[in-house]
Amino acid sequence: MVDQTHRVVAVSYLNTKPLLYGLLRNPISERLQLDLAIPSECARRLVDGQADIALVPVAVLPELPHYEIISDYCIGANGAVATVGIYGDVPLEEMTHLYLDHHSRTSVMLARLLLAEYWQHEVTFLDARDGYIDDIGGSIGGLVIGDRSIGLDRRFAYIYDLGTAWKDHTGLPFVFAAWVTTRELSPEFVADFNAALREGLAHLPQLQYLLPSPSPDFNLAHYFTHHIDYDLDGDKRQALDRFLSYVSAEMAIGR
Ligand SMILES: C=C(O[C@@H]1C=C(C(=O)O)C=C[C@H]1O)C(=O)O
Repeated sequence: MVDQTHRVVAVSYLNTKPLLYGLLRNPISERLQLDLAIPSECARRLVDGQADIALVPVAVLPELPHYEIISDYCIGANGAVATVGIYGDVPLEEMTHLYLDHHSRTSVMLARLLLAEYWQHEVTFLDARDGYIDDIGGSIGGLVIGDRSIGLDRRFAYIYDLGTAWKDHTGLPFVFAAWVTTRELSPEFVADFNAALREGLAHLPQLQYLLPSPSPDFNLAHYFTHHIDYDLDGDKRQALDRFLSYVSAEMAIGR
C-alpha cells in the first residue's frame, strides 16, 4: 500500500523552526503537505478538518471530539518563555483594559487564568486586530505572543512573562502548543514523525546560522535552549491537564 500524504499545519514563528528543520531534512517530508500559519489559524484548520496533523495551541483541545497528541515534543517553557507576555506603560494593577492577541488561543486563556487566580486583578478584555500593539499605552495593556513580541521590552516599561507567572503560580512548566491529529495514523508513521522532530532539535546549533536574528540583542540560540522547552515530559503533561480543566470549565460557562 502506498502511504497517504498528510496535511500538516505548523506555527509560523521562529520557535517552531527547529521542529520544521527536522521534518524537512527527513524522508518523511515526502509524506507531508506542509503549511505554516499563525497559531489561532492552525487551531481553526484542525477543528474544521482542513489539516490532518497540526501544531496547535493546546487551548483548542477541548473543542475536538476526538484527538491524539502524537509527539513527545511541543512548544513549552519551564519558567520565562520570553515571547509570551503582557506589556504596558503601567504596572498590571493599574491596567484597566487588556488587548488579547488574536494570533493566540492558549495564551489568551492563560492570561485570563493568571489574572483571576494569581494576580487577582480584574480588567476589561479587548479584542485585538492587526496593529493593536500601537494602541497599547496608558492604562491599556496588551498580551503579545510569538515573534511580534521580540524587541517590545525596549518599548514598554512593564512586562509580565506568562511562563514565569505560571511557574510561580503552580511550580510547573507549561505547554503552549502540541502536535495533534484528529485521524488514525499508523504507529510507524508516528514513530518516524517523532524521530524527525528529534533530529531537528539535535541541530539547534546549526540553525542559528540559517535563521535571521529578529532583533540585534535577541540571541536565537539562547531562546531555543533556555526559554523554549521542547520536551513534552511528565510535568508538562500534568500542567496541561490542569490548564485544560480551566479551559473546559470556562467553555462550559460560555467564555
Ligand atoms: C511560546 C509561544 O507559544 C505560542 C503560543 C500559542 C498561543 O498562545 O496560542 C500558540 C503556539 C505557540 O507557538 C510563542 O509562540 O511565543
